[in-house]
Amino acid sequence: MTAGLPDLETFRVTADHRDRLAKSGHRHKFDYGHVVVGAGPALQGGAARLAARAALRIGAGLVTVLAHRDAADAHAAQLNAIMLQTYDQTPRFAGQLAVLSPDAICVGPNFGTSVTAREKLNVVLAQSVPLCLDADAITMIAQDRQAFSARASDRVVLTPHAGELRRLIPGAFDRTDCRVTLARTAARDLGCVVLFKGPDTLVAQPDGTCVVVSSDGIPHAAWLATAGAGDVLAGFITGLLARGFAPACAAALGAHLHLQCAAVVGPGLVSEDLPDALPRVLSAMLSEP
Ligand SMILES: NC(=O)C1=CN([C@@H]2O[C@H](COP(=O)(O)OP(=O)(O)OC[C@H]3O[C@@H](n4cnc5c(N)ncnc54)[C@H](OP(=O)(O)O)[C@@H]3O)[C@@H](O)[C@H]2O)[C@@H](O)CC1
Ligand SMILES: Nc1ncnc2c1ncn2[C@@H]1O[C@H](COP(=O)(O)OP(=O)(O)O)[C@@H](O)[C@H]1O
Repeated sequence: MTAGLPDLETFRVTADHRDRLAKSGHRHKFDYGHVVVGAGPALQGGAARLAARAALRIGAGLVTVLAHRDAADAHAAQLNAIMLQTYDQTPRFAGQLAVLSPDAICVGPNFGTSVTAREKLNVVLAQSVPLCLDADAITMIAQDRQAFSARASDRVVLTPHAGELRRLIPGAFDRTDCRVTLARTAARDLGCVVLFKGPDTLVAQPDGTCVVVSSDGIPHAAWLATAGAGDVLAGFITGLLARGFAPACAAALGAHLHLQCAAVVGPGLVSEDLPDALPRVLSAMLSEP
């Protein structure tokens, strides 16, 4: 139980989390899962690349950015270990996704909210693999919430900040300002896992279960208030989903590691630093008895 947040468990890393984060033995990259990050318009691909790098750093075996051909040059100039796949027309997005056969998909960071973005989101929602839906994907879902709820399940993680959560459940914000109630309401109404971002990050499930990942006592956590930090979190979560962590666990563990990365980087942190701080964070965590 957390002071000031009754009826709420605080997330704690367990030996099982550590065992499952470690890489060992004779397994190869395909055993660690393939993440696909859907990218948005040309020249606006930075957020998708941040998510992709985060997914790779957290241990997904392969990560592919799936982008329109118009955006290919900008991505290719900045990606190395991360793979790039393109499509030339929106209807071919589905085919390329099928070829890639991902284990988890991230969509939202600077994805856009155009008609074609909506068509691609619908293709993603029809996939049977775990999904992390952030940013523009949440904005589009808010515009047609009932259609989403009908297709959602607890294999889907939504990662709204307060502005995005208000779009999803505007009526609830009129009734309460209790963040726990808001997170639980969203998870119940939308039928999926909801990670409500903030200094105290809440992870709620449709059955009412809710854990807090608190930044209390984490040095420099406030430096996460910087553009792109949420895109990195979406990548961490998607990488953990591809590695087989259950959605609510992937969300909470991803938020915990995000805070630990902020503590390692410290003042001056920009979002690019977060994935690159993971080796130190994971080394410390995995060497704990
Ligand atoms: N490097 C890149 O390419 C980056 C690209 N990015 C991409 O930009 C796109 C737009 O995303 P976005 O989140 O910046 O804007 P939007 O959806 O309009 O919501 C903002 C409104 O919500 C409200 N608000 C309330 N609480 C809030 C909170 N805690 N954090 C933030 N806002 C909060 C706030 O209202 P206020 O509280 O100020 O009244 C404000 O008016 C999206 O695709 C994203 O991926 C970014 O990720 C940055 C790095
Ligand atoms: N003051 C803070 N203390 C702890 N975490 C914070 C703080 N401000 C922001 N964060 C975290 O940083 C991330 C910001 O995400 P978001 O608002 O979506 O940014 P962006 O859209 O720029 O990527 C979230 O994970 C949030 O929990």
